Amino acid sequence: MSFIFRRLFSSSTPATMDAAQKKAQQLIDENAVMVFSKSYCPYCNNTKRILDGLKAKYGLYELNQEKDGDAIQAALLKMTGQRTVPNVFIGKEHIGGNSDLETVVREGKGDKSIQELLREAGAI
Ligand SMILES: N[C@@H](CCC(=O)N[C@@H](CS)C(=O)NCC(=O)O)C(=O)O
Repeated sequence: MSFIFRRLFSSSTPATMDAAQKKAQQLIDENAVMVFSKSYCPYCNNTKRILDGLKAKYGLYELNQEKDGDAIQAALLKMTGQRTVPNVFIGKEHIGGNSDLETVVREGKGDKSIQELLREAGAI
């Protein structure tokens, strides 16, 4: 019985995972920059500060404030191999966490500066 209960209501049933993965991908696709965050997380706050400083528009999903937050976090792990927040995407491309964003700000990515990446994505 408890197995059935867990199966039906856990945040990691195949159906919930599938829905979470679809939703995460939709958020990534629809936002020039997408940040999956937790509202109390200092690394997330730093990422928001960086993006605000660059005047970039970004979508924000606070995982700790959403019912499906755990499922979305699990889906992101499956999609990117990253479990921590912030989990940042620019132009649908996975950037990584706050320290990865800081590296891109400092050094660019490939042959592009952060401003070029943000401009191409339509975030500035
Ligand atoms: N090196 C990572 C550190 C991120 C990190 O440790 N985030 C914490 C929250 S402040 C986290 O995701 N903990 C696991 C969790 O909340 O599930 C970065 O720069 O983004």
